[in-house]
Amino acid sequence: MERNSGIPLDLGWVNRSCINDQAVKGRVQDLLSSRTVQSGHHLNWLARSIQCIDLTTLAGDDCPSNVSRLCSKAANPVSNDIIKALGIDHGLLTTGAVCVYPARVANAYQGLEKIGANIPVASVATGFPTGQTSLTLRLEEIKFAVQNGAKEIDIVINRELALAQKWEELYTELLEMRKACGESHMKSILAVGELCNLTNVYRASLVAMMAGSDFIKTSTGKETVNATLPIGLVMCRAIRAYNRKTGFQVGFKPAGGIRTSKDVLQWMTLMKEELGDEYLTNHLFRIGASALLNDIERNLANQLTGDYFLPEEMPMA
Ligand SMILES: O=C[C@H](O)COP(=O)(O)O
Repeated sequence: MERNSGIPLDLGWVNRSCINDQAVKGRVQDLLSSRTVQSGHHLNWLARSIQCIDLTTLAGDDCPSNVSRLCSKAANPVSNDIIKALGIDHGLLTTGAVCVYPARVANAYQGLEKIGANIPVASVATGFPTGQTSLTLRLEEIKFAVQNGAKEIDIVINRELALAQKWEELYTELLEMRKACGESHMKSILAVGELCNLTNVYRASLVAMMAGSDFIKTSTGKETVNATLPIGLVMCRAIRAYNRKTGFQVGFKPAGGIRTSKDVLQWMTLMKEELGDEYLTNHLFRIGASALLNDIERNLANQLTGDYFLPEEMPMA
């Protein structure tokens, strides 16, 4: 798949884009009420969702040992019994990536290498979660993460520029970040909960894609409002419009507060209905989550065995 190389900033397109909040709400209600996953397909969808998870730890007390455990979990996300019951070959079901702070990238890279897991390391960067530092430092942080082995960089956009509609400045910053990422893929976090309204979310999505983002991502998980379906719908529509105009397919990553199997099935339904089946694979769809896998594993175990398990009965609980 050809990488999004970006396009010159189309300010006219950005400024004339407006979102009708009521129409967004209506579409989400329609999706939730009439487009649910049939129960016979739950197992398949949940197994597939695991491959789309960016298994994340972003805590102040992260250290080599918990990152190493995270890597093992990413490589072996569910028990062998479940793998066998699903009929999947051992080692084929892994998460989409492991996502950590820049200072932990080397630990994650080495941890995955040690267990022979071919899973990319994603690093947050650019003063995550707020981005409140100089552009020079933000760019340096990207380079540091790339040098340490990160194949994906989750940058945060400068919210001040988006809120003030300074789209040219935002575009220029993002171009520099994309350059600093080099071959590593850039996922641009919009921090939608701080963008004030859905029109800003749409406009920021367009600018991020025009500057060459490989993915657009909703949130850091640290804002008060994180990934919601109406916001996701608006970002998906921006991805669709950008694809129609440029031919580039940009990925989508909802993140923040996604905790349950039910949440995941709703997000996957949104992907399928708005962007098509291709957006149910980890090349174009990721879910940023620190505490979701356990619930998926419990659900799979329940559906395969008929038994209910407590969260603490799952390996990483
Ligand atoms: O990018 C990933 C998010 O930080 C994860 O948020 P979460 O801890 O609410 O799952």
